[in-house]
Amino acid sequence: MEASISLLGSTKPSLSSLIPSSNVLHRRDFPLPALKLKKVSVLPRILQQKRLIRAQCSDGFKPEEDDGFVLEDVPHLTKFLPDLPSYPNPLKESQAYAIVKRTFVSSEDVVAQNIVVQKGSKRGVHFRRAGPRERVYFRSDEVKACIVTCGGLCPGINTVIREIVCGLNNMYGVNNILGIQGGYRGFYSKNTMTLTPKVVNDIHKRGGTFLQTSRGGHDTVKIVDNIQDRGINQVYIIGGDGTQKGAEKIYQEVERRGLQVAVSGIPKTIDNDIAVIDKSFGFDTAVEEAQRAINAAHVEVESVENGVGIVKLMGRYSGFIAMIATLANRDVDCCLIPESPFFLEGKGGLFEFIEQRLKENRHMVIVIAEGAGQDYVSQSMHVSGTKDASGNRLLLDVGLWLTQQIKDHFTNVRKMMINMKYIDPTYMIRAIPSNASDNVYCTLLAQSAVHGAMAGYSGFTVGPVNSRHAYIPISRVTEMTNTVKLTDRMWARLLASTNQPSFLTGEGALQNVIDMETQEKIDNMKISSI
Ligand SMILES: Nc1ncnc2c1ncn2[C@@H]1O[C@H](COP(=O)(O)OP(=O)(O)O)[C@@H](O)[C@H]1O
Ligand SMILES: O=P(O)(O)OC[C@H]1O[C@](O)(COP(=O)(O)O)[C@@H](O)[C@@H]1O
Ligand SMILES: [Mg+2]
Repeated sequence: MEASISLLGSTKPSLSSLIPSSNVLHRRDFPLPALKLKKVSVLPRILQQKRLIRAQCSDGFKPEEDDGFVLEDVPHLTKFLPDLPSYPNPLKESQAYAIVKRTFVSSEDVVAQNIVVQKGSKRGVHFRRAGPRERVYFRSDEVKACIVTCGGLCPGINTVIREIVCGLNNMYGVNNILGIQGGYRGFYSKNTMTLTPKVVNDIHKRGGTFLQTSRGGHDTVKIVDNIQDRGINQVYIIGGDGTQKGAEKIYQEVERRGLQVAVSGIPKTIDNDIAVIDKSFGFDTAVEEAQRAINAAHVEVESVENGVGIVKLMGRYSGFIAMIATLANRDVDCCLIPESPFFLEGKGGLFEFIEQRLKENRHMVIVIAEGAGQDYVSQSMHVSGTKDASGNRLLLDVGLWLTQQIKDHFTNVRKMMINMKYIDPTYMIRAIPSNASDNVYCTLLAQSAVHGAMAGYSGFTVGPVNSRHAYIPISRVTEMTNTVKLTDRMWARLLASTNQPSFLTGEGALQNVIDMETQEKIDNMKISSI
């Protein structure tokens, strides 16, 4: 079978050659189940091979000839511990799964990264489908798990903590679970707490993180020493892009030391800036909460003469919250995000647009992401940015700055009376408990992480790819930041909805066009500076 597949291998460069990952598997490396063959001996050789490849596999997986299929696989503990024993999955006996048609995810089940395809296009990149596996690589009574939360807050963190604890306990009978307090530094500078289903029972109803969090303090060697000293063999790490980079380093050190430790990352970010996954948990909750601030701004400015409301929302490098909150609301006249440079003065600028909207409606609402216009602000305030303990750029208050600029322009230059209302709900939108749909999403993430760790995968992140939960190599989610693509349809939909200027034409636009062209370079610089 192997030989036939290689014979049909394409001579064209495969997609995998473009992907800098050591875990990329080609079709020929991907273990296929035995094929059932019928009467092929009389066919010409090439037809025989095609028939062979297209034959129906025992579990329904239909391999085709080399069609550009790439599996970006996650590491498995047997990669460096080849003799690790495995056991039947205890879920076999589980009441919960008793009548489920297919309790276990087949090793052949994969999730496609790209589901919009053309006839004849290559199949492209796939990830392993998340879920329970037939064999596990830990005996329940041997598991010593720990959970840590790092970085900024986000609605739903407590739900993920709760469901990891309950998932380990209810599905796999694990009783030994530790909470690492205060982020990465908690591994080596704080005591742990014991987590049981009882302890975490109602934490999903609260915002924040039950385990506390921090920025900075990642010391790989100290952390892995501590994991080793405590006999921890499953590590669940909840956090954003910075945290996932730290998780990858922990995994690499674990592998270097040859430890039987499953490292599982659960992506968390209010900014939705993590690549590959559809959306990060808590994002919908935050967008919903942002509506309250936008509505308040609208009520305020509608009730006065020439009211201009500004609402500042989170989004350091990515304007997703501002964009989706604007699209959802309909009372927003203009949305400003980090990815789309804007300018104030002259034709096509923000001042001109504000004046036009005030003439038409006598009020307007601007939503601005905190990371928008930062270069503008630092230039005019003559201050250069500093960084937080994790190396993230500390932002200047663009909302306050913009409020002042608009006030000055209309009062001093245009001699118009305007009523400014500035609302800054930034922390309010991330400090709340998650809504119903985010709670369900968090539950799925937690259970997928538990199944993956029990199955012996390590150095992986879980998350939905085209709505199907998948195991993604950690390095794959950290190599790029997810940003709003101005060339995609969603931003065009927003522009069509608000009818705001795109800031790509007019007197101040030249720089913006250049900025767009260099956006990719800038994004890369941002990534390497974190
Ligand atoms: N490149 C990195 N390598 C290792 N650890 C990192 C890296 N970047 C950030 N971290 C650690 O991850 C944790 C959270 O990072 P931070 O950027 O603050 O939040 P987030 O993970 O939400 O993006 C911090 O403890 C920080 O030290
Ligand atoms: O909590 P801090 O340190 O004030 O950070 C605020 C920043 O955290 C964020 O919520 C993002 O945090 P993460 O990088 O941890 O996901 C940004 O939107 C915001 O700029
Ligand atoms: Mg981050």
